[in-house]
Amino acid sequence: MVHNIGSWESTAAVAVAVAVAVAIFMVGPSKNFEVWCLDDFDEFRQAILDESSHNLFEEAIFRLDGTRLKSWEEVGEFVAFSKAAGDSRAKVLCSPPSSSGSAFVWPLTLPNHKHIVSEEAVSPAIEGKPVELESITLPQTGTVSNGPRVFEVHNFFSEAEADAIMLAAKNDLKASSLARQGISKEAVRSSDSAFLNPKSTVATAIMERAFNLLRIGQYKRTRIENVQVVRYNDKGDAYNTHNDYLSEGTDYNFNFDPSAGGSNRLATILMYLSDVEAGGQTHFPYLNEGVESASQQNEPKLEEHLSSFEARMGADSWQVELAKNCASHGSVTPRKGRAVLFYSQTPNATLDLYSLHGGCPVLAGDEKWMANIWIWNKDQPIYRDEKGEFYLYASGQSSERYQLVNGFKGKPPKKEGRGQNREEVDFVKEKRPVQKGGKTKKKLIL
Ligand SMILES: O=C(O)CCC(=O)C(=O)O
Ligand SMILES: [Fe+2]
Repeated sequence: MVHNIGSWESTAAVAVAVAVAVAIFMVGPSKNFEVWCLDDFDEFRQAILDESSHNLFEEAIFRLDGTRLKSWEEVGEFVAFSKAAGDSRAKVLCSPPSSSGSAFVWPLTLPNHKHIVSEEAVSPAIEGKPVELESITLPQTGTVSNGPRVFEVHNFFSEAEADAIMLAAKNDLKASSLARQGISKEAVRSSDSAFLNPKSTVATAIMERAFNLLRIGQYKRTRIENVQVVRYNDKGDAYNTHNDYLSEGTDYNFNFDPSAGGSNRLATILMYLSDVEAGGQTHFPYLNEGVESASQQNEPKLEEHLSSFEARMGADSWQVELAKNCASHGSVTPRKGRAVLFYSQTPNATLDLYSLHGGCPVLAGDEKWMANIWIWNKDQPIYRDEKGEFYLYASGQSSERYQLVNGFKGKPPKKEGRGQNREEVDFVKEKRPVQKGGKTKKKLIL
């Protein structure tokens, strides 16, 4: 059904729009919306009236280039402007929060269509080139319910920044540990990693850019983890398939369930800092096949590389199984300067099981260098300052009311063996005593 959008150019329509906006603020339960074409504007408006309980203009309506539309007047102006310019793409993105824990999630687009993320959204890393988002997941098959939301982020960072990041991390690399409890790390992950000082020029620029790319409001250090730089050797280092979000029960009573108003990792931005001759992909087992742009399907010596890797590692090793899965489907090829965004939560604030992914072993060439940026839908339970010291916030508090309950100062205790790294926190499930005066006393076990 095609609706006439011309009426949005008139003053009377704007008055109606304001009334609609007020009404929206007051009505029932919400639902996730993807891309809406403003040719269907009446339908769009009616659906919101029927379904939404939120003030969408808080942060949930955007032009396709990522610019926020802050009022119905702005929506009307945008439609009028697009029409006058003969632009048939007068579309908005709409992702109304369905619970207090949810956040804006970029919708998938059709193959080969790129969202140009405006300068307002992201300060361009590469002069003259806009930051663009392109779906790697095909929306037809990789919808909210049956696939991960994976995007390539074009022009997110420059090769000079990649070099600066590797240089900054080089001397701090230590054996990687896991932010999860009860998983034997040798069985799932081997690599070296380090966190960038968040106050360094390169880290600040990248972290703010990452945050802005997600369109989730004002930059907040408490909602983004320090950039983690990872180096995989060419001797079998890899990270078996996992989800980046923290599971329920991995904490000290912190609410990790965003659908119940809690906080967790919302999205990951992967930055590939080096080229890898073969292997080293990021593998998404649930990613639909068919998008070739970022996949390594055509590696000519693949079979050769795989069999020599198998000979070195042993046929029944998890690394070999992973490498085979990586090669056969659903993988993003590392390339210096490439960035990938994927979501660990759906727009409805549920943890997305389909975001499962792994770091594939290098099969040929030198080391693989990459970086992880994790962004949360709300404040994290921990916060690390530029000296690497941890701070804890009272669990379950809203972002406005969080408070530092226990600044963790000094050197944490050393652990045995490969896990000596103190760069990641092992969340420990343990009841913590409640201090008199209502403050929760917590301690990190490192
Ligand atoms: O190395 C990769 O490509 C992925 C790494 C990863 O998933 C992680 O460190 O959480
Ligand atoms: Fe991961």
